[in-house]
Amino acid sequence: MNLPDKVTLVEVGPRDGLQNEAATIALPDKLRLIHDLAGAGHRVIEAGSFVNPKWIPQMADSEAVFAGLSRAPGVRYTALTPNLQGFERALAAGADEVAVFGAASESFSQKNINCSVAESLERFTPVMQAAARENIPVRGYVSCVLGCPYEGEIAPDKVREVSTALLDMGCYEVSLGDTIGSGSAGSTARLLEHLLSTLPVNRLAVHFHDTYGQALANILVALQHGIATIDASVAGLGGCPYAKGASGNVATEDVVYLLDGLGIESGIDLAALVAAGERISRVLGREPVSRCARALLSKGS
Ligand SMILES: CC(C)(COP(=O)([O-])OP(=O)([O-])OC[C@H]1O[C@@H](n2cnc3c(N)ncnc32)[C@H](O)[C@@H]1OP(=O)([O-])[O-])[C@@H](O)C(=O)NCCC(=O)NCCSC(=O)C[C@@](C)(O)CC(=O)[O-]
Repeated sequence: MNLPDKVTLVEVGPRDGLQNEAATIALPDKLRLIHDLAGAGHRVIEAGSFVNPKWIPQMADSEAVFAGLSRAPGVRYTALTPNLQGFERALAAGADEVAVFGAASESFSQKNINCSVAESLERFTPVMQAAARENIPVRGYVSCVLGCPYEGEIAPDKVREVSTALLDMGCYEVSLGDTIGSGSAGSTARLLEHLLSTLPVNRLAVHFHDTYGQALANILVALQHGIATIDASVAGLGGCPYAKGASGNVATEDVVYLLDGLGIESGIDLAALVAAGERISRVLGREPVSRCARALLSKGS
């Protein structure tokens, strides 16, 4: 197998993982999670989201999260920014990197960010310009790359069109989001082959949700296609507020176990990660979704 030697994990638990929680999570619990994740070896942590707090109340305290961070050396603390207003908040808060987020589905774009795909790209332009002036790297997300909760199947050409637009406007990387977790090994392979005929592999990342239990299989396919950046959420936290029924992101613990088994370096200490996942799951009053975490915890390790 032609696999990367090393993978960058983008830990999205504190943002994507928590954004959908109905009960307000106390600031110290959010900070503890982020500090635990850095302690487990994460070097990229999505710590918050500067969106309209009326839309995503759980992220309303992102300024306080950034203000409360004890920054670990070498860690990038990142945030979502849907528009210039969000970017200005992220900049003032001290985010190291931001992400704009679009979609390959018109209906999802409308529900999620209240504008069409074309309008979203227009909104991102001033964000890109301001970020370039401030020397802040910008990541791009494309949601619904393997299916949409409103439109069903999404044409790979649409994914390519939006991904290309984001890269052309200056995103250093595009994360391909299987928002509803409906992708399979086959559809992931077909999409990646389509995209990689024109887009460079080192500028693509993958972001799988595990609704249908396919996320690890899809990640293995992505690795086999040379993708070396993977988004994951500790304890499998998450779900998208605008994708009814979508379960959490793939659990970081499960991804690390997969990578360890393949001899691919991730820099993550699995035991410390499991402890981080267990702690935040206790705060949320449930068990970690990660099968790997449950297995290790049941052994008492
Ligand atoms: C994008 C907007 C803001 C447009 O929302 P809008 O209503 O169209 O915005 P607007 O420009 O018309 O402004 C309306 C109001 O929002 C305020 N506003 C406007 N922007 C901001 C801002 N940045 N921060 C704070 N406030 C803001 C603005 O100030 C104004 O306030 P008012 O005058 O009514 O009091 C809105 O739709 C929104 O916040 N959406 C949030 C969507 C979201 O966070 N979704 C979840 C993240 S995406 C995701 O999870 C998928 C991903 C990335 O993980 C990958 C995957 O799995 O697919």
